[in-house]
Amino acid sequence: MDSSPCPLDKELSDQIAALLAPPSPQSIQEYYDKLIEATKCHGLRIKYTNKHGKGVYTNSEFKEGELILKDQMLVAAQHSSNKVDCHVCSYCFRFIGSIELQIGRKLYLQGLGLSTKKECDYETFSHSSNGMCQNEMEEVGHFVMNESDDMGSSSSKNLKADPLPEDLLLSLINDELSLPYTKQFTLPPVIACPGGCEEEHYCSKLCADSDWESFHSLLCTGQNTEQSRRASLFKFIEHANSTNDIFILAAKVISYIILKYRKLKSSHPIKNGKQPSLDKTDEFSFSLLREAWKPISMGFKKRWWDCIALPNDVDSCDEASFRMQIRDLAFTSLKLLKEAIFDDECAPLFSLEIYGHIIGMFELNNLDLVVASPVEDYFIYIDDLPCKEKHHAKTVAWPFLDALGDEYAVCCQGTAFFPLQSCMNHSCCPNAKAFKRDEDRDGYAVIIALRPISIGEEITISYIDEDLPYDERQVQLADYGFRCRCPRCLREQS
Ligand SMILES: C[S@@+](CC[C@H](N)C(=O)[O-])C[C@H]1O[C@@H](n2cnc3c(N)ncnc32)[C@H](O)[C@@H]1O
Repeated sequence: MDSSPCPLDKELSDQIAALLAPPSPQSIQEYYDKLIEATKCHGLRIKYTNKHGKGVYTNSEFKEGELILKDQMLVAAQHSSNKVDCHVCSYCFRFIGSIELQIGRKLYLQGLGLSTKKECDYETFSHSSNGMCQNEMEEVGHFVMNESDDMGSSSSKNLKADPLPEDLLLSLINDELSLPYTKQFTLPPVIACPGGCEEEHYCSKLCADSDWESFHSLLCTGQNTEQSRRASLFKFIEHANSTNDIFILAAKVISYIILKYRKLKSSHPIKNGKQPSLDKTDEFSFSLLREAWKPISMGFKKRWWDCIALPNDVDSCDEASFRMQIRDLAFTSLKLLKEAIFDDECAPLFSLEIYGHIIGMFELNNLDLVVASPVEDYFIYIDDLPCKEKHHAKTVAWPFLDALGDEYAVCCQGTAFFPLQSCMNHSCCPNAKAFKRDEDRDGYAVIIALRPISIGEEITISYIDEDLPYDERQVQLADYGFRCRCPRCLREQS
């Protein structure tokens, strides 16, 4: 591949190499011991081995079906294409407002022509789903419509009724019209973004403040942001939404590191009575940047354009030009982000090399973010009411179900990097899996034991559909850069 088009890659090559150097086994151990202590996951520990790098091991026994881990994301984003369907907290991804708001807002936005796309932009240049899945809704007893489940609405026949009048939808949104039995499904109130943007909403002041301090204060397009920065941010977001919304996640990571760097710097005692130099080559400043970067340094990563799977429709003789296209796309996005939030003291973060590695880290580690919809629960509840109550409730609620059609139950979808779950290695005969239970109504990753697990065993999950035959499994795992040699694969290889 040609040499990098980004001047910072050359100019700051030493600092970039220092940031991308693999952490020592000792610093890995210290970092994860602290993280496990802070998150109180005492049944687990992270161990580094020469065989597969980091892995998650047990300190206690787990029974079949038992919860092994609830992991809070380091960074996550809802897919832009999902934002019409689901109004969720931008920090913890709980549904917010009310059932009326969820239904009214979705139908109103659809009426404005904002479509509900099934395929998300995110997949434009990505693995089939770019990440392991945790959305096995059918298995947790969620309602899946089929003919025998006919609730007497046109939605069960994959039809959508005529649009409802706009003023009716506005009365739902504005809390002037209540649907029957929605009190059983109260949701947290909608809290506005402290910077005044229309994009982000929260379930609590705590989530609003946490998001502001960790990510959003640099990425907010609200009135409080200076005009030229706002314009640049809009350009960056527009580019991400029209190409690949993984760039939004990368921007969140960069914002997180800059904000953490500034916090470290302001809390650091003044050395010898004077502030450390602001020079970007200054060793002290760089040591703080390395500290801020630490959580990202722990994630397994390669450059995005080197590790992205070649799509089926790209011929292998076009592979080099495909990878070059991906690199150019990332560079366009990076230039737009740089216009918006560049910080001279954190300049290495704006090199293409670092940007490519951050996105590559998502490619190899991310888990799908999935949160089930309370709107689905609501309609199931009505359908399960005794005959008399049901008749009355359906008269009011069913026109909305008809208008929603078969998209009435769309869940919140996005992608997230989880610090502990991302240390789990793959097996085609795993002992655990990512699995959202009925009570898991936020963006945490949930890992459940598939069978009894004894002390000292490694926790493994499957990155792919493990029901596939041997050869197909190996093809899919090649996208993650390895050939599986788990006991099942060793048995099945011919
Ligand atoms: C999500 S990370 C898992 C944690 C990783 N071991 C680390 O050190 O950060 C995924 C990467 O781990 C490695 N890996 C996971 N499972 C493996 C396996 N069964 N055999 C070989 N390598 C594996 C591959 O390099 C893969 O791309």
